[in-house]
Amino acid sequence: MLSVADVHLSFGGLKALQGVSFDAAAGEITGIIGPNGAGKTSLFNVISGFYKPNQGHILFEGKDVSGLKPDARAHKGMSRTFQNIALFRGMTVLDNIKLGCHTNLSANVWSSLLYFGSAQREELKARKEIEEEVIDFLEIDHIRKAPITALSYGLQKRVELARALAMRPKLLMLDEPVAGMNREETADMARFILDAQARFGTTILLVEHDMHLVMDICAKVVVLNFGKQIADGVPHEVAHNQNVIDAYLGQAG
Ligand SMILES: Nc1ncnc2c1ncn2[C@@H]1O[C@H](COP(=O)(O)OP(=O)(O)OP(=O)(O)O)[C@@H](O)[C@H]1O
Repeated sequence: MLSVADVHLSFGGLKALQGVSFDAAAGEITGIIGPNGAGKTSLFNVISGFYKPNQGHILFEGKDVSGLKPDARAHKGMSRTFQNIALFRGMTVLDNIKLGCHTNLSANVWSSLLYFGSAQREELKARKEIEEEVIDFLEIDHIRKAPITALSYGLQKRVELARALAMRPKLLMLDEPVAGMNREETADMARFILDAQARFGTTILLVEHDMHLVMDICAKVVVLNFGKQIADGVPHEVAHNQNVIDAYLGQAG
């Protein structure tokens, strides 16, 4: 589904990514972990097209998407959330979700303006169905008219997931979906991520510091440290890998 092939990225003299290569299998959850500053968010930015790598390629469904801008990748089915919530704060929950649907269903604003008559009605109906399905799925019906600013942090993260799912992504990239959440919110989010995978067959890429969550829900884990890929494999293998243990101990000390 997704192949990251020998990706290198530098910021001036700082090598943020040095030869990262892995595959994320269709329908599976792949975790990306590593100590602070390891390069996880930079890698997400390269995969989603916000950063251009100095070297290497991103293949999505067998095609090289390295030359595509973020919105073109989104239209191909690659959708992401951000470490710091990136919702439109002045708008309601429903309006934010509608924006996700828009990305999914029409190529751009101009093409949607060209719709008329039945084509437009079809599109509006399809959008409405997706909106309602996502709202129902994420159990946010009671807050659909609430402005984002009125919501708790945990609920804002859930709405961000709703907006990403409204794009009907084939690949969903979640950047620290449970950061700052309490235990109950974390457990809810874990359930929603697993349900999204099961119900929509979504392939998921997860950057997360919460090691319990990663070990619980990922089929495969890729570990970065100082921009280098130091391990990848099933969670149990990775957790016992000496390089990984050393990297995390190094961070603690
Ligand atoms: N836009 C940028 N300009 C310059 N340096 C950057 C930029 N973005 C990231 N870096 C640097 O690249 C390295 C990797 O950062 P990145 O944010 O990708 O790590 P991370 O693993 O996501 O960290 P964290 O877990 O703390 O979020 C760090 O040394 C960081 O300071």
